[in-house]
Amino acid sequence: MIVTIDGVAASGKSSVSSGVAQALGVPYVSSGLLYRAVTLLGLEAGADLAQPGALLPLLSGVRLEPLASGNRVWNAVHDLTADLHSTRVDTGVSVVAALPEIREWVDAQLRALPAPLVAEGRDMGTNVFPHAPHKFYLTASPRVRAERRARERPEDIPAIEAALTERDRQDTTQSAPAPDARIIDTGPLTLQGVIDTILEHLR
Ligand SMILES: Nc1ncnc2c1ncn2[C@@H]1O[C@H](COP(=O)(O)OP(=O)(O)OP(=O)(O)O)[C@@H](O)[C@H]1O
Ligand SMILES: Nc1ccn([C@@H]2O[C@H](COP(=O)(O)O)[C@@H](O)[C@H]2O)c(=O)n1
Repeated sequence: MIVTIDGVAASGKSSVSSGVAQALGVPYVSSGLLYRAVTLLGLEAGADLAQPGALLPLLSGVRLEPLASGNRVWNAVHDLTADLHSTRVDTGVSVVAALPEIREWVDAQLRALPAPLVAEGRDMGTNVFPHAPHKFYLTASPRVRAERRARERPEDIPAIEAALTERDRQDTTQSAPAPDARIIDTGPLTLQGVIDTILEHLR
């Protein structure tokens, strides 16, 4: 079984997917972490993030370890996970994610993972796992998402909101919900409320 949970930036995909996966006793996969890892390695190498030829050679040791408790991304023996959610990675990741060669590489990593799993991202239900039997798409207003993210990062809410809105714009191409996805506005719901809503649909 594969459950896909897509949605816009900071809509709660990772937190919700982790909760659903733990309730189901299966791993969850955070596809965004792979795009973030490519971006981080590109930044650290001083590479042009718009050049796939400069990025692909950096990826030979990269692998995603999907655990029900949370994903880890390794570059050979180096755990990159702690450095993947930074403002500099947020700023560059959409440039990287726009590259077909990088999307092809990420898609291959994801499809090589064994089911059952919960997969979260932007295009899990449309492109990576189009035949998944259970698809969900999370939304919330930019302001609500910024307020939630502000609890994680010492930045002001208007600045976060502007950055999220810009990332939504840059991600438009790959972020449309699948026609058969259930769309959930998470604004009025608690995190547990979103998890419970999805679990109810899976019963
Ligand atoms: N329904 C909710 N109510 C309150 N807080 C929430 C809700 N959903 C998620 N959060 C909180 O909002 C923040 C962002 O959630 P999360 O990181 O899961 O979003 P995301 O979509 O994975 O973000 P990104 O796209 O940046 O990876 C987290 O602090 C999370 O705990
Ligand atoms: N399936 C996906 C997942 C992510 N992206 C790109 O990666 C960025 C980071 O994703 P997060 O879920 O960690 O925020 C995101 O802004 C997209 O640019 C993607 O294209 N497809």
